[in-house]
Amino acid sequence: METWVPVPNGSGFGVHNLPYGVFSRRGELPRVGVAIGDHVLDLAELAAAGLLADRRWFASGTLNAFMAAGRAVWQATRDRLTTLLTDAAYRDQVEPHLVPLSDAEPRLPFDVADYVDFYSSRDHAANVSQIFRPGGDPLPPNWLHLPIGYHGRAGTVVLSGTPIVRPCGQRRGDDVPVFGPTVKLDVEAEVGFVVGVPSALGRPVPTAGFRDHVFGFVLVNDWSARDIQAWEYQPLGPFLGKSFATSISPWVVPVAALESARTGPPAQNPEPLPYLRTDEPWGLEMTLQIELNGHVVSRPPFARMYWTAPQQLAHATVNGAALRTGDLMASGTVSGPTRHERGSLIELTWDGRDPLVLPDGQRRAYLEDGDTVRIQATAAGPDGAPIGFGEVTGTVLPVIC
Ligand SMILES: O=C(O)/C=C/C(=O)CC(=O)CC(=O)O
Ligand SMILES: [Ca+2]
Ligand SMILES: [Mg+2]
Repeated sequence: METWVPVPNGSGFGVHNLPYGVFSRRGELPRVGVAIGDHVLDLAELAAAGLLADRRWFASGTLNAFMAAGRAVWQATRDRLTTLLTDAAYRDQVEPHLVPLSDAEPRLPFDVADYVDFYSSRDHAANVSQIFRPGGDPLPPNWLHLPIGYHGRAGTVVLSGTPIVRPCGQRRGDDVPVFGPTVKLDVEAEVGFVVGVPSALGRPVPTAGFRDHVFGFVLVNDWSARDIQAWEYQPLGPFLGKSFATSISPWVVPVAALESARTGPPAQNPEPLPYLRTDEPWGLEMTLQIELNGHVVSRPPFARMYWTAPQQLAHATVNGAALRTGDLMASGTVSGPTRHERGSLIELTWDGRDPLVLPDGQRRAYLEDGDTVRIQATAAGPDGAPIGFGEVTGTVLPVIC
């Protein structure tokens, strides 16, 4: 399957991907688009020109209406876009609606309803347990029985590129707590899924319902202030140490684009309860990459995640909690077994005891003001074609408390 749109070699935005986003051009209202190569296809214009069956979804500053429309609409739209972008007979009609990515200002792609963050990498959980609770068990006693998660703050989920102001808060002191800017500002490289179709209160969504409810995946950076977190988190979990900002990538990769990336997750032992069992493998062959000030510091492997997205969805609703369009559920920090596969600085530097030395000689335990973090990811597509997730970036700004 080839597209007539010029797609640069190695681009993750080939015709097998077709991720959705919201963008605006100077002086124009935001609208929905699909990334292809170095361009974004303006779906609002395409629909207005009569080239898409339905005009309702795309002249909008958010993907929410389209995400709520459901799987049949998602699939029909994807099929139609594939035809328009691969059949040269449509080129003259479609080409005028391609906007260079450099002229398209990305917007937050959807209105975030609730934000949940899981803790599903066994390597990450074991590392953080050792650092936060030395001498304790490598995993909490519930960890192998359920995907642990916490509810985060939907209102502070921000678009990639949004500057991150260093948060202030309390941290442990010698006699009394200290108040001031965090001295342990960290990142967490994660992959999140977003709910399209809501569910009814009191009706759990089974693992097999994943494709009916979930629209797609984004990259997530769950910024974390480790000193604030360590002082506040027991017994109710993270609060202000993580709620100041969570960044997401602009492009939502559809579930349908990830079929070739699906792979068997690690064996689950003990066998999970029936509501957490899946008929299909939902690990994803996908590698993340973390850059600090332009230097690659880690390549976390997503295929090692112990709990998969359908299990997370089923767990989050097993008590009857309803889903809403725009619910964002993040995987938890993605880490692998070796140092260069760890998804956070607390692990990469072992809480600062073993700082990173960047190729330019700079040393980092945690983030300093002015530092820029960039997370990217690529999943396996059909015939080896890369399925790109774009990037999620952020630069740290100073604060005076
Ligand atoms: O084990 C802890 O006390 C803390 C763990 C985390 O900070 C990780 C978290 O936010 C969930 C995740 O990203 O895996
Ligand atoms: Ca996290
Ligand atoms: Mg966060």
